[in-house]
Amino acid sequence: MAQQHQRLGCIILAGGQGSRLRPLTSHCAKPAVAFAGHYRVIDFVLSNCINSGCDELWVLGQYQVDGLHHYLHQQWSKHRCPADIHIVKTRESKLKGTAGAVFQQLQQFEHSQATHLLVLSADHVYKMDFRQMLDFHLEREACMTIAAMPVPAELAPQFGVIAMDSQQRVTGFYEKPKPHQIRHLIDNNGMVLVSMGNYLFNRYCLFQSLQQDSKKILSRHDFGHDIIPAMYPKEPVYVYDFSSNLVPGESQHYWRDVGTQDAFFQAHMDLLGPNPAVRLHNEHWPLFGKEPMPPSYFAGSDKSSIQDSLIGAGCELSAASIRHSVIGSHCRIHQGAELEDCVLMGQVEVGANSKLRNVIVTENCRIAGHSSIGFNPRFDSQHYQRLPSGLVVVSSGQAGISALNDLH
Ligand SMILES: Nc1ncnc2c1ncn2[C@@H]1O[C@H](COP(=O)(O)OP(=O)(O)O[C@H]2O[C@H](CO)[C@@H](O)[C@H](O)[C@H]2O)[C@@H](O)[C@H]1O
Repeated sequence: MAQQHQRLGCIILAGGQGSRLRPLTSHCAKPAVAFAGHYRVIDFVLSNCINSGCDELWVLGQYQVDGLHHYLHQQWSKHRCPADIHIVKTRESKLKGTAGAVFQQLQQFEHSQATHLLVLSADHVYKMDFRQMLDFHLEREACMTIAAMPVPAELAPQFGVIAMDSQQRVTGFYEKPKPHQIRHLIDNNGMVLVSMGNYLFNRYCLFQSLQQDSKKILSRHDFGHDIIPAMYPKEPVYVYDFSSNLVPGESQHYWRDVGTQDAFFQAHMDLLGPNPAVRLHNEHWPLFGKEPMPPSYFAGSDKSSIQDSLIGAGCELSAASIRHSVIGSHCRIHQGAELEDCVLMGQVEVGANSKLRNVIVTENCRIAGHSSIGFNPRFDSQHYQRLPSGLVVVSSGQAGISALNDLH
């Protein structure tokens, strides 16, 4: 079937509360959390949609939706965004799950001209050309196609695990399975195939399955728990192999759900190094973010040193030592401060002679001079949030940490 007759609409699920990311999500929705200094997490999926030539876009928000709305309205204004973008607030209702959220908006989608609808999560860091997924879907005459990739079997309980036949047609689906349920699906490398939470539907198939699901009393109204298991035994549901997707200018396939603090931190570390797994600069597949900001200033001193790091716009750094870190925009780092393996999320001030290692600092924090964070597990656990992985998360209101707004 020729793709020129098809119109692609994208429904972006941006309503998760992000409780596993707190305190990063205390004041904003998970998709609006700052990422890599200059961006918000939702910029990845939106950039993929724009670069893939999607015709219409709906963002379904629920939690802290005003901030998300403000960001999208300001930064994704019409001249930047060739597709029509609609921001919709889903209501608290009996139909709580992801499928319930889409079902609530069916009337909006009925007015659209889209022949195919993508349902996408807003909190994943990746680059993907959805037109190639549509080609695959059309070739197989699928009703639904699920994007998938292999992950180590021990991570399977966080995902929907897929069984498929030699034609890539789905033959089994286990949402957040117990280990014994998927033992037979572990390959020789100890991997299982999991859903990335990106689904492509024929318009009619999506509408029909959501309508049927809405009438089921015992349904959780969730794509993974209910829609896929009900659909694959009756309809042609196929698996799209993410590793077959070729994004111009990219040589690696990277995808990460940044729904936990450890995953969020690791995704930042993956931005660093001579050949990073995630590249922010790719003119062939641009990542759109905020409008340009003023340049950063590095005060002259032979004691300054910056290695393997990304420094956001509008920062002021004086005689500080920064190694393997991501510094968000408008940060001030004072004389003698030393940072290693850190993520400063934006508008952070680090006082003179402070030492930070393996730390996320949330937006708008001021760290007092001579602080030492990330070196003494007992002290860190008493004063900050310290995760089992050793990562320390610092937010305003903790000992020695004030909000910048309180000072000005
Ligand atoms: N009411 C609502 N309104 C709008 N948006 C909402 C919403 N509730 C949740 N969302 C958003 O929907 C997306 C999916 O969220 P879920 O938390 O339900 O799925 P999860 O990520 O656990 O698993 C899913 O994604 C993983 C991959 O990460 C798959 O393996 C698995 O099968 C699949 O269920 C997220 O972007 C979330 O923010």
